[in-house]
Amino acid sequence: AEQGVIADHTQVEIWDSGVLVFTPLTAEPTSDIVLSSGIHGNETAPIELCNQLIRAILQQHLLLRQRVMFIFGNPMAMINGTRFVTENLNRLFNGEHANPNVLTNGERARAAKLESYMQQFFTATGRKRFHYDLHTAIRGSRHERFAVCPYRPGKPHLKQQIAFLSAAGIEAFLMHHEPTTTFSYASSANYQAEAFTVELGKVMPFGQNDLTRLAALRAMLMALLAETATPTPDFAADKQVLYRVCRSITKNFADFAFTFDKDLPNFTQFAQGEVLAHENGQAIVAEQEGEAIVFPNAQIPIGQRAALCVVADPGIPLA
Ligand SMILES: O=C(O)CCC(=O)N[C@@H](CCC(=O)O)C(=O)O
Ligand SMILES: [Zn+2]
Repeated sequence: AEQGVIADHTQVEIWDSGVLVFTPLTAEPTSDIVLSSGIHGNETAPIELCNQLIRAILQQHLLLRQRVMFIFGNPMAMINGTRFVTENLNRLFNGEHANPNVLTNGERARAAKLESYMQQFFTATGRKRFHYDLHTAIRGSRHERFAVCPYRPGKPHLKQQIAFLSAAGIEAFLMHHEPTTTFSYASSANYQAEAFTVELGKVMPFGQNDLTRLAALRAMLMALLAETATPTPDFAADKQVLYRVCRSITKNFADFAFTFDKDLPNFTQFAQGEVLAHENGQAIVAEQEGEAIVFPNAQIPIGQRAALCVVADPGIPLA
């Protein structure tokens, strides 16, 4: 761990490999903001974007007025250029890393540490809390950039956050239907942070991302970090598409296989009754007309989520 100060106005602390905290010293911040990337090591565009933001802070092109923690989630997987080393880090939060029935490994140890850094970071009361967990998707999508909104029973999703992300170029929002063990769910559930998994295009190796496609996001994040007041773009109901997650398909048998090929984009819709996958001699079919599939992945351990099924729902209540 190390710390220092940039020109008397910003404190810099390194809490661990890939965990950096910047605190403005000239004014009392009103927000604590977490920007995480590299939770999956091969999802490089968000890592490059966060690197640009850190460089701008260090070179004093971006003068912080809010406190921010950057997390590069899985450094060993980033070096390997792989989604993970032993296990998917984004299935180990909300305490799952400590499951006594599973042997520990590098990802489980890292998830425990990241949870403790979140706890240390989100200590102040009376400040707003934000967590944007930045990813890219394995396959192409009918909505190039979209956000997963964690399940929040009894609390409506906020127009203000949807408007912020929409101004940042996010085209679609998936409202989750149940608790999960993802990073964004854990910060929403445990720290009441406005938290999202944000998907920013398709996975590419380092150096091959077109970061101009993330210019709007960069501009909104810079405003969030540098302005005294949280940016509040106007909400326009017709600017984004809202989806309700209607179910999660779990892989229960080793022979689980989808019927469509690996290039079928996320958000492709199916007709009711159309066969989506097979396992153990059984067909898994679309339960309703227009059901669309997101994050299909058969190459996962038994018992994990193989896909989310979503339906467009403009009537989702927002506050
Ligand atoms: O494209 C894919 O199949 C996966 C992209 C990705 O890493 N997505 C996240 C979503 C997390 C969430 O549901 O909030 C993940 O699968 O971990
Ligand atoms: Zn990811």
